[in-house]
Amino acid sequence: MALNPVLGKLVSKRVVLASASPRRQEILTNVGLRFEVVPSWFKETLEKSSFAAPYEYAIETAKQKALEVANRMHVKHLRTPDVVIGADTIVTVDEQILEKPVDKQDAYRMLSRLSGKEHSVFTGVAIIHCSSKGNQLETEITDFYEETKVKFSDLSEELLWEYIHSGEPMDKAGGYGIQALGGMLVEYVHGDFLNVVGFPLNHFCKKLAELYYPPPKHTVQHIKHDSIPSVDTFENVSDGESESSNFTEHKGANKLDSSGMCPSRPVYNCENTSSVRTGFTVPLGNQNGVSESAAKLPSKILDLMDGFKASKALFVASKLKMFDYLKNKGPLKAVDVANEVGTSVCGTERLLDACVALGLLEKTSQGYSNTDSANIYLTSDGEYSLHGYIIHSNDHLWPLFTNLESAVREGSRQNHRAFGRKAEDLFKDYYHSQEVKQRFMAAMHSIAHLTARDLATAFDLSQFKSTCDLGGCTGALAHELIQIYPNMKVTVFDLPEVIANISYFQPSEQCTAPVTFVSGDFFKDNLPEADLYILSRVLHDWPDEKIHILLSKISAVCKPGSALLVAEIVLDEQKTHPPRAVLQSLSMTEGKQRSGSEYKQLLEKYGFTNTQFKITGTLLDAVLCFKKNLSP
Ligand SMILES: O=c1[nH]cc([C@@H]2O[C@H](COP(=O)(O)OP(=O)(O)OP(=O)(O)O)[C@@H](O)[C@H]2O)c(=O)[nH]1
Repeated sequence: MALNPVLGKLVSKRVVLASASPRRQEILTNVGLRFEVVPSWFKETLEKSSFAAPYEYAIETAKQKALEVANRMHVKHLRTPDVVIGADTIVTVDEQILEKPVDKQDAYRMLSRLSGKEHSVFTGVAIIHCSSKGNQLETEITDFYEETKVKFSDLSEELLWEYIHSGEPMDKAGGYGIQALGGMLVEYVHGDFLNVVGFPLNHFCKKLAELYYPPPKHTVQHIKHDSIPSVDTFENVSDGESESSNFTEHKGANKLDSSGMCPSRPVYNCENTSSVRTGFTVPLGNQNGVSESAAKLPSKILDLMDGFKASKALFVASKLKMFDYLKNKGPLKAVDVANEVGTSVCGTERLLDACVALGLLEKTSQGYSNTDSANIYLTSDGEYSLHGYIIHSNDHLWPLFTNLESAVREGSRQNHRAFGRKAEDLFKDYYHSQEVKQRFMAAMHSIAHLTARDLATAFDLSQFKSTCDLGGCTGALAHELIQIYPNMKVTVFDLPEVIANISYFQPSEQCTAPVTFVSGDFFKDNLPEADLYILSRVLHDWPDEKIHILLSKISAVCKPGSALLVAEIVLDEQKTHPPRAVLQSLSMTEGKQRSGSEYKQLLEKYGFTNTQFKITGTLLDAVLCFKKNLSP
């Protein structure tokens, strides 16, 4: 995404937020960062008077918070994180540092000091890059601070006490939450609002950009330093290459950033013979003679009109394993790719160029090569390979969606039209055809592996000693759970036909306790005992009768206090967002996507209460609920 491109650099790293602050978690989650939360145990007791300036105190505290977590995770032989982020927010007024109030009286003391005055809010941030050399933790620390000025109105004693009794001030620096009721006390804010809330997101992104895209020597004057650069801007700039011809569009146009997202529209700023992008948007018309009105074209609609061509280009390039060849042998010319794959040269060249246009490949004078994202997501052995799901989309979903019109007219699945067989018969193929079974499992594995970290860390699951992932297929989530909770015993329960084919998908090095695989049918057989059951991408696929059988069985084996973790895309209450879920519904399975309140209601029906939601903003959301204690 063009707005938060530098965060894409963290996508393949294990990122830990060393903070218990729900606001910091929310700010970072909202921009799509994938991270685990490990609150720091560092006590905020540094001697304030030993610091020359208040921000130095905030930075040092942030650093100590992050270091404590990095050391603890390293010592505990959890996988050492790649990046640990710590933060500390303080308020200063009249040269005094205010932190979180210890009690209501303290909150009153703070707020009455702030009344009618301007004060400063400083957040110190530490970004620690960790590595493990031998048994030693090595760290590289980057830190910074941000200051925001806030002015309070004159506040009466009565209003202050009313605010304090709301309970809001207690866990907040300076005793107020600007994002909630505390916002009513504020006359003005000068600077970054999110800095006051607890995390200076803009400055953080700039720091990451500095770290991951250090500006090269010759091109710096073209970059607008106070804007967050797009990945393309900095990748292009840091290539340090001047193109030899006077072309207006850089060859890396529309390249995927490493989060796999594509900047919405490439923007270029040409000077002399070099092609250097600025960090801000210039209408296309200003650059290449296209009239201003072109910019007003309904670009979203045009994109949708072409969307199917783009999908199919991705599917075919994946199916022909072009990304695999390019990873191993690239850069390659079209003719070499055609020879490897056994395709026509002209057709291959067109497809490769289309992949460049879509940001999946790069093209230079040496030939075509993969982008970082293609290596990670599109090759069949990539770290977070989606290859299996892409092939499933091509071979299974594409034919179904080709018959969408009939599906909508008839309100039913179109397997008979797409595959010449009824859905039930088709399902039997999974049992009989090894190829189809492997394809389906590869597709499930792709998504499970990609989402495993988010799901495993969506809630603190350390209280559960035994977990059973029902329909857990290849065990991708199970392996992640054991990495994160080394004391947890995890069982995957799935059909015998599935369990018989898992070996290909197991991690090459087993550095944790093994996952146990148990064969069975969760609609018919006894379920293994566990404190926590998981249903990931199961409920949306089945009709109500089947769900009734499954949830009744889980409820019956769950002891009070045991829990059920459901992983699905949770719809908003209007049931129109997010689009992924709504579009998925169009395949007209007998199951359905549900909103948060629908999941809550469904789970309550089977004795699960205290339902908590974690909307991850990524591929799957998490819903955790607990089996009700028996009434006395
Ligand atoms: O307007 C707002 N101002 C401040 C906050 C919240 O206040 C706290 C600041 O405390 P600290 O930096 O020590 O962070 P903790 O919450 O203790 O978490 P750590 O585990 O990171 O130490 C912070 O939560 C801000 O979000 C606010 O919400 N609004």
